Amino acid sequence: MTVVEDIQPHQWNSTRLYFYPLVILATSLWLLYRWQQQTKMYKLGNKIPGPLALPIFGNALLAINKKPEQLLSIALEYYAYYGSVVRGWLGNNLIIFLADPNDVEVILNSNVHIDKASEYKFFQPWLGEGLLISSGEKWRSHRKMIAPTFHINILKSFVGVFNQNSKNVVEKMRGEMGKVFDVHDYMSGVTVDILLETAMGITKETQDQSGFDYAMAVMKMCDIIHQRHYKIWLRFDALFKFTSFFEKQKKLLEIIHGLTNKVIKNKKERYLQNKAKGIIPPTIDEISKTTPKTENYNVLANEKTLADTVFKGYRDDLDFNDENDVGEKKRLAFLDLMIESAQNGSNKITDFEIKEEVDTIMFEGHDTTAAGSSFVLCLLGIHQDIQARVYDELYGIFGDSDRPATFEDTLQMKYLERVIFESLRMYPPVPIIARKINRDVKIATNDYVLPAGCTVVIGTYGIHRNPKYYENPDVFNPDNFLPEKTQNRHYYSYIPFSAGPRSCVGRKYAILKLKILLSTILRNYKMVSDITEDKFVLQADIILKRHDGFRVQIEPRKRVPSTA
Ligand code: HEM
Repeated sequence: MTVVEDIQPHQWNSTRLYFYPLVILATSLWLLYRWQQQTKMYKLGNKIPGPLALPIFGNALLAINKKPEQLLSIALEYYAYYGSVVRGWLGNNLIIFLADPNDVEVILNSNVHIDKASEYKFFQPWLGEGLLISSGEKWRSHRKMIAPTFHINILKSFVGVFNQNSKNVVEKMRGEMGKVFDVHDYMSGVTVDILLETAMGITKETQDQSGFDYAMAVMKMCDIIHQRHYKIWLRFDALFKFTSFFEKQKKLLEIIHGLTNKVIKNKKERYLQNKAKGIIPPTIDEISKTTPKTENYNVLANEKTLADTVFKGYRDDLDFNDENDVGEKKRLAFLDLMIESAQNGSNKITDFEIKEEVDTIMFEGHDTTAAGSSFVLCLLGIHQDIQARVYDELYGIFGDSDRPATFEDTLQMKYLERVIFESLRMYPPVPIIARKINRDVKIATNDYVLPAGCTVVIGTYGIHRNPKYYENPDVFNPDNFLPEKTQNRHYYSYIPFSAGPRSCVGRKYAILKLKILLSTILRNYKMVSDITEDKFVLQADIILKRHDGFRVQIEPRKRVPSTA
């Protein structure tokens, strides 16, 4: 006899008597809560200045017929008109744009407002729940595991790979001599190759053309995701599926995941073969033994490095890792650590989660530095006097020799470092950051309260061009990063790598790689540009790019100081 047959008719009646009213009560309470939230959102949101919003659409129609390369200048016009806090409505979603370092500090420095905005969900088919978009305990435990794989000792062991790949790209670029060409293509290729060899530990022999195809596919994917951000109809999966973008995305993901799947498979097979032979992956300490050292290595290695003055205000877990490096530690590079952790169960991570993190590091680690290095090369092509100073510094370190750079050499590239920082100021590869606000938060400007449920967009590009913090902010001037200039500047007025608990884990990796890559190129070529910065057409589609292409020319470098 079934349970249902046991229930008597009067019992059904009494169940109905309680059940339906309870459902109705719960639904009403939920609707009331939503209504209150929305009303509060409207009330608080509309206290903040912003363009007139229409019913239902809000400000969404402003995006109609706009091309990605037009959006940045529109955003800057709004900041200029409304001030450093601007409100927008996308349908009934409230979006607050912040450009004042005091307000930005409230958000980025917090351990509460660390969840990414819902706009990041468009990355999900590509990056899953990798470090960039994950939240809660998953983000915390993965960050704790991944951050130490960018420890300074690990980075030192990558110097040889940075040098070799930089030399390779110099050779590849030789064919462009005398032509105007897009240097970003070369920077994308080399940054993918470097990541594969360093973080992923894939040897040169097992790489192929797929690295370049991967980089091109990533650029196109970013364009699709960006269009989904501001075109309201593309935000709904049900509608998106019927657009041509969906099919394009599918094909691009095949290329992107094709490479990352191959990387993981290759690495895992090697791990298992080695394990069967009793070989465990070499630790970073073992690998470092083969990298060249100079006599004063230890003295310099202990020096405070990588522009502490610039980033002193927002120390993060990377600094903590570097400073608390006591005793012998078994350090593994990123993918070695992931695979070993999954195999021996020391850190709870599944194969699927490894894939999410590999996809994340591959994306964040290459596209940002490809854009960053391309902007530096274009700017030096325009500012010949600054390029001459960079070269003189390099000549002072290397003379006319062709030797590879050591880690200690990079510590002496002080002027090149300022050039990189200034370029990241004027052209931050990640031009905006967005957070979801889960609790009401009061900001410094006018004591505005940002209501729970809204999205906060931090306009790094706008902050970096604020005349209050940078004299002549539209002029490329590496001396903006002289210690005396950075000393008293607001910490949150310079945030190319974000700041606080969710800052970039690859910051030190990026600066070291940029120094070796750029110094190698500049020791071999003189950069020339026939157009000035006012002609750059900027496109802020996730990663800031030149829509007109990173056009430059190269000339052979005469290895003599500029004054000779
Ligand atoms: C010039 C180069 C780079 C710039 C300007 C840059 C900038 C940033 C920014 C602004 C964020 C915060 C993004 C957000 O909150 O939406 C970020 C996060 C991140 N970056 Fe970078 N990045 C660079 C290079 C790298 C490299 C080389 C790697 C790895 C090899 C990397 C890995 C990551 C990861 C994993 C995150 C997410 C961290 C988290 O949420 O905990 N980045 N980066």
